[in-house]
Amino acid sequence: NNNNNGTVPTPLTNYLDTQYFGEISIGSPAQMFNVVFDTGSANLWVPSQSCSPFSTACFTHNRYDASQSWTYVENGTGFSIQYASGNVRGFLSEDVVMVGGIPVVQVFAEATSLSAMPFIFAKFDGVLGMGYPNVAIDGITPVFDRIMSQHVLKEEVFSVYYSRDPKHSPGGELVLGGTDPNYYTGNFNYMDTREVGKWEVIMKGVSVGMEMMFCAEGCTAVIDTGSSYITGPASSVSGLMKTLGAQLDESGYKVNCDTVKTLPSVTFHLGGQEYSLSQEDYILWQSQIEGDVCTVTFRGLDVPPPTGPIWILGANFIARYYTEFDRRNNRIGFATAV
Ligand SMILES: COCCCC[C@@](O)(c1ccccc1-c1ccccc1)[C@@H]1CCCN(C(=O)[C@H]2C[C@@H](N)[C@@H](O)C2)C1
Repeated sequence: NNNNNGTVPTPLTNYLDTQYFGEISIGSPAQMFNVVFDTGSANLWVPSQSCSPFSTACFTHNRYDASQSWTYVENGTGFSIQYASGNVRGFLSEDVVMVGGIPVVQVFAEATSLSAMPFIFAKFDGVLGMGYPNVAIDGITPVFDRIMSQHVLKEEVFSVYYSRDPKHSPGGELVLGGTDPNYYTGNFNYMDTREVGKWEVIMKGVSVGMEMMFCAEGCTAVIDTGSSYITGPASSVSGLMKTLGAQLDESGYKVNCDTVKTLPSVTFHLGGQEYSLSQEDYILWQSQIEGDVCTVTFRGLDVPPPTGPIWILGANFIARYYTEFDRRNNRIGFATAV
């Protein structure tokens, strides 16, 4: 819907509080795809009609068929992207991409091979990177940059709301060009990005309860809409988990659900403000047949220097703090989500 106030909303789906994605179309006539809007990367890819029959993850998702689109332009340059876990390989194509009703002629990747892990668990088809151009593979101009150059947005910002329980509707909302006051209260607190070109800020510490326990000398925090959890250096996270009495098993850190209400808040010191997560923000409570399972939504992840060591604040942080990504001023704003 091209409402004329220069802000464009896209409703998001929330799958189990761990996967948030929204619908875009590619091609003429429109071929629909669900994509994660990911501030931690800057390329658009979707599965390709020509993906290999051995790629199970490709076959269980919507696939782009260039032969059915009269606005398709061939490119053919190779493409590959590596995530913390999982990789995607394919080739570049160009076609009309519609995001929130805004059309852009976009170079994107047709994925011909998707690693089974983790993409067989993906409820979405592809990824639409909302990062800066300098992190885009093959030097491709990202979608949001193509939209900004059309001068249709009220402000050169985008904002993200992630709901906290899957039954809530909508599961979330991406706004291009502004913010949605329906999903936050109070004022925004802004902080400059650590360097122009990455959606990351300088963090001044991580406290557990009242005690500053990590990052006391300062560290980097990536604000990442494409991450399900919060990650930190493995040694810090294991120290944090010990404080919480959490045990690591094959699918993450678990606590006894009976102890959840006694757990301390975890506070992130960003831009002169303290952003606390209480136990209901960072515990994923799943009622299963063999009893309730309480997972702590923090993961250890050691990112090698020079990028790391870093903390990544993902969906469970954004669900508590409505986030505005400001490309005009290279800053990030947080407000309390409703
Ligand atoms: C909020 O919604 C998040 C979507 C889920 C992300 C994710 O949990 C996932 C789960 C199941 C299937 C696929 C993917 C997934 C995999 C790759 C890209 C996008 C989604 C990712 C699992 C691997 C680690 N991780 C990232 O590196 C992420 C980090 C991020 N910046 C991306 O670039 C890759 C998160």
